Amino acid sequence: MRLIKSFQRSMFLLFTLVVIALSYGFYLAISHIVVEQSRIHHQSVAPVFSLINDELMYPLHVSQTLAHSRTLKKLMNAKEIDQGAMTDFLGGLEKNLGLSFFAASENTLRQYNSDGSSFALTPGKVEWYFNLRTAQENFFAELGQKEDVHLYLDLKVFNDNGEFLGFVGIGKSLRQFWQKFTEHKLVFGYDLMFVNNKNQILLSSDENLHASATRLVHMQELSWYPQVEDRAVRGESLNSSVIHIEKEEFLLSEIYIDLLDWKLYLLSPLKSRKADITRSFVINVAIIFALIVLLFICGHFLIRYFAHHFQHTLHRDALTGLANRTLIEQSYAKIIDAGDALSVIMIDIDHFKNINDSFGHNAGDQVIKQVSDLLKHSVRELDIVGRWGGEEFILLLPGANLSLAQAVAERVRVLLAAQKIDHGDQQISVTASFGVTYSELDIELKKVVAVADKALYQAKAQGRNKVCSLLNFN
Ligand SMILES: Nc1nc2c(ncn2[C@@H]2O[C@H](COP(=O)(O)OP(=O)(O)OP(=O)(O)O)[C@@H](O)[C@H]2O)c(=O)[nH]1
Repeated sequence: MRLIKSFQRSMFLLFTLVVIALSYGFYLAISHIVVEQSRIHHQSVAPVFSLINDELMYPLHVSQTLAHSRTLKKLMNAKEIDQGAMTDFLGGLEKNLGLSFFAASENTLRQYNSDGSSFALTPGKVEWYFNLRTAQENFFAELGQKEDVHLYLDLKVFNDNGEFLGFVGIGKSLRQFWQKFTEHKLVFGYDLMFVNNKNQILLSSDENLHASATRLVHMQELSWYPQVEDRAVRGESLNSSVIHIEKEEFLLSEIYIDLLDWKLYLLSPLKSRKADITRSFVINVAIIFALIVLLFICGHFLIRYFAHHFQHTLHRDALTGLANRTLIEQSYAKIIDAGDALSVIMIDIDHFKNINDSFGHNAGDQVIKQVSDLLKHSVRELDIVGRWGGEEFILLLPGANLSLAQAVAERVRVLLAAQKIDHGDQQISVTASFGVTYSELDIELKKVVAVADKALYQAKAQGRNKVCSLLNFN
């Protein structure tokens, strides 16, 4: 009963372990996939912020600082600009900051560049200056210069009286941007598009979309734009839209650049992302599978262990460890099924009640154990030794004829009678009576036992410590 309970407890424990392991496995798998997803997303988006910062925000902040520089304001406030001083100032900045600067003066209508060059701001020739000076805004990010297109960050400069002195800013060749974007695309695998508030693509990693002096691509011109047009028209963010370009899926991410009023679109091919996530999924499923297999192996061994111990305990007498009636009956059936003849010996300890009464119940148990040990060691491997009940034992001797069985019974009787059983400082003498029978027919065990019992009764009747045999089954 205790074993059944501990088996049930172990099964429950195993079941709980499997459930916990599976739940934990699934939790881990999902966590890994989420982490992997987030990592891929983070890896693709985080570097773009540093790119925006390095390539756009840094020049922009430098220009903003420059527009408020006292030295510059002083130089630009003069009616006649000291070109040497201006070149020194702008050239010094270029040398230190690695950017190309310019100052366009309202007083002299001339543009001074950090490389030392300068040119006149002639109406009709240098259109940007005359277009922007009248505009309301103080900051512009525009493409310009025909031969080698540049992105210009133009900031208005005012003197302390609020009078317009001209523009200062930075000009950066688009080639420089393209080179950076190409490097970025090579590492992170997605395309970049910087789009102004007129939906014009100013900067892009895709060379088909590169701006030139004669051409600026509009978002509307893109083959996939109709797929997101509705959202764009409604003014909704295009972030996380999945679009198809030539049967391939791409994820569109949108980042708004407040200071420039631009949007940056990232176009990531989903194929590689899917491959990454699938790999992570496969690894996690494999781990869970291995875990389940491991648990099943443990469970299998646990069940085998308990089944073995169960069988042993179910079919064994608790006090002596000898075969109990069930096992004796099964063993008898096996012998008969194999077509073997056998001898059966019934053994009953003499005056056992007296032993219990004289020495106590524990001493009685000890005697039973000692007799069972003697029986076990007095027969062959293939013989069956069982406890039939109380102080009564049975021996099944397959293939043994009556005379051999009588000899065995006699040997055991003599050995038992000769041995003294120690109980504390006392010694207990034990004898037993033996009833032997032999059968070579397919007869029920209880009938065979009844005949052996009859022989045993005769041994008792003849004064005990005797071996009697009987063959009559009628
Ligand atoms: N200590 C102990 N006593 C048991 C056990 N099984 C049965 N007995 C006792 O064995 C005694 C058997 O007594 P009886 O059937 O009168 O037989 P006996 O005293 O051996 O007399 P004979 O068989 O006629 O020689 C009873 O008192 C039972 O209570 C056991 O497992 N342990």
